[in-house]
Amino acid sequence: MPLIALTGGIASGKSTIAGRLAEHGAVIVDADRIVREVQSPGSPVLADIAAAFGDEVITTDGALDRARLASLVFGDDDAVTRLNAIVHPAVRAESARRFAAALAADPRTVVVYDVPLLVEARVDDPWDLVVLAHAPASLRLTRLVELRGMAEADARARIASQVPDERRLEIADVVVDTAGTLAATLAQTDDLWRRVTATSPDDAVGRHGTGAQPR
Ligand SMILES: CC(C)(COP(=O)(O)OP(=O)(O)OC[C@H]1O[C@@H](n2cnc3c(N)ncnc32)[C@H](O)[C@@H]1O)[C@@H](O)C(=O)NCCC(=O)NCCS
Ligand SMILES: Nc1ncnc2c1ncn2[C@@H]1O[C@H](COP(=O)(O)OP(=O)(O)OP(=O)(O)O)[C@@H](O)[C@H]1O
Repeated sequence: MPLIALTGGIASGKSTIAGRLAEHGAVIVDADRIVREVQSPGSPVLADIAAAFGDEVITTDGALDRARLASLVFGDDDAVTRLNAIVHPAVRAESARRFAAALAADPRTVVVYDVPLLVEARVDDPWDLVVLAHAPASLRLTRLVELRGMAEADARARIASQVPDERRLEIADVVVDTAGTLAATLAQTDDLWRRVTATSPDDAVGRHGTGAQPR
């Protein structure tokens, strides 16, 4: 099971790449989705968040008020650190369960972990390949404001709460340039898939010499 980490700053295009890899047959494990699941109403993670940030981050339905919590933490590094310390262990455990389940279902499956905070949280894990969706922060800011309707100050605060682009570039094995057209991103993703599943060592890509082949 090649285990591939797909990372990138907010609005870098990870979902676009993950969607294409899924079309090719990869199993995608989505960290943001796991975050939402471990924060569901009644969960221990949500109770810890309420204890740390106050009951005002819980709606009358008992769910997390995401916008409220986002406005409290982004722009305050200590608060982001405290939130991450509550949420990340549960995300790590659940993602490990999903990797194991994918392996049990098919030992040859290519598993892709779509994880925005790889450098911040999981850079030392034994990935077979680290793929970076890379578009400069200035372009990602424009996308957040123009495509997602985020207030510019909020978009800037969220980008600033993540490591700078250079730190991600330092740890990437493969960089997908997502600053061009969507078609260009998809073409690079198709090429990545071809190399990840290549049987010839000359063509393959991976950390173990023969491409990200099943271990
Ligand atoms: C603060 C919360 C409630 C805001 O929710 P919201 O619906 O606005 O955003 P969502 O969860 O969909 O995340 C969107 C993007 O924001 C960025 N982001 C989210 N959390 C963080 C964080 N702690 N640090 C830096 N960037 C973050 C990521 O790029 C992510 O892809 C939520 O993001 C959260 O609980 N974050 C802490 C958990 C975490 O670290 N998630 C990131 C992936 S593990
Ligand atoms: N060349 C490109 N490659 C990828 N996305 C692009 C490109 N050009 C424009 N976009 C747009 O940029 C946005 C990127 O958002 P996407 O959700 O794919 O990023 P993400 O990295 O998954 O974001 P998040 O960190 O919020 O989960 C999308 O709206 C997408 O349509």
